[in-house]
Amino acid sequence: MTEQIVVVEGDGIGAEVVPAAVDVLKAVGDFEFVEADAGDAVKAETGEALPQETYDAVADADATLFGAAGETAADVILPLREAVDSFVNVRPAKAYPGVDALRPETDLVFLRENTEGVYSGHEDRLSDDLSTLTRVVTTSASEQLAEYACDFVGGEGGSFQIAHKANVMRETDGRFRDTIVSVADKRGVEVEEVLMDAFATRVCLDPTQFDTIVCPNLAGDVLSDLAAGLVGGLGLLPSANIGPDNALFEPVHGTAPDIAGEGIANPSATILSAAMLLEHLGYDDEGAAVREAVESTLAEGPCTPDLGGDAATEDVTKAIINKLD
Ligand SMILES: NC(=O)C1=CN([C@@H]2O[C@H](COP(=O)(O)OP(=O)(O)OC[C@H]3O[C@@H](n4cnc5c(N)ncnc54)[C@H](O)[C@@H]3O)[C@@H](O)[C@H]2O)C=CC1
Ligand SMILES: CC(C)CC(=O)C(=O)O
Repeated sequence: MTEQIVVVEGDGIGAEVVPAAVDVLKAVGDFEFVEADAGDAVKAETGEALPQETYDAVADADATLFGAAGETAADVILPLREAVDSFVNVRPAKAYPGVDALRPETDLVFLRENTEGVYSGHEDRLSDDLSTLTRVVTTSASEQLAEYACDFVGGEGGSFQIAHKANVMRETDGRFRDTIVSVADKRGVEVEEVLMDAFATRVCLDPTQFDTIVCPNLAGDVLSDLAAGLVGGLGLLPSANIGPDNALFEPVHGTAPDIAGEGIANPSATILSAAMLLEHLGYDDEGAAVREAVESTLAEGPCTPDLGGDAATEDVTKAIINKLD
């Protein structure tokens, strides 16, 4: 069976890094690619940022590769995460040999709750002076994340950290923390609790104190971007939005309007997202080969300007594909 991969480039550098990752996928497998539109440009043309056909295509696909959306990002990526019933956003943040990093010893994976918290969409303007946001935390979503986290660290005998702020948000982060600790306890997995503000300082000073960090939605978004700063920038961080039967893969970065259209975006984050997609579909050898090709290209060059080089997106992509031949 040929798997169907939906490809949504989106806006800005999405249109540069996603084709690069598709070329890499074509080099290692035989997939059916279905292109779908979303983002600012589609909204300008049609009035809606996320056409129903795109939502349906993503919901029905074997997997999706997404780039980034601009001002409409929340109208696009949040519903698409729901389209794949994603309960976790897996965000590895790793320093690579050859890349100038603030903390070269960094090797972390953030497991971010993916549909709740303050990204639940329940925001209201109640008066000229008052706006509110409802923070949603359910036991069921926290349990799903906790079970995934326990599996991720190898089950009984494993360990992970949880970054929360249950000392202030006693009900919502309290429920999140209590549920995760309770599931981990039943599974024989050790949990170290860290207040998320303290985590931000500690991870900068010594990232080796942490390995797998379970976070509420917004905290996972912010702390993984912080970790990008430790390893050499947003051009390096991939992610996987995992659901029970479907998944969507995307770089952590956005549309990078400051460099969009110049052909110099770092494709590594999106190509590493494609490696996660391959592994998700069961192509473990191909996923590992792509990851190794990216790693050795980062070590040997060429590299894009964000990493101090002068290569184009296309040059880096070609170098990665050459290593796969
Ligand atoms: N998932 C999504 O679709 C996301 C969309 N956005 C959207 O993207 C737009 C820009 O947001 P920003 O805050 O500027 O974040 P951004 O991630 O687009 O850019 C931040 C900085 O990182 C650099 N950068 C990011 N990816 C890079 C890459 N692959 N290669 C080289 N440099 C890279 C950019 O040049 C910029 O200096 C906004 O409209 C925002 O809403 C932001 C984050 C996620
Ligand atoms: C709505 C998104 C743009 C927020 C974000 O940066 C993310 O969730 O990855």
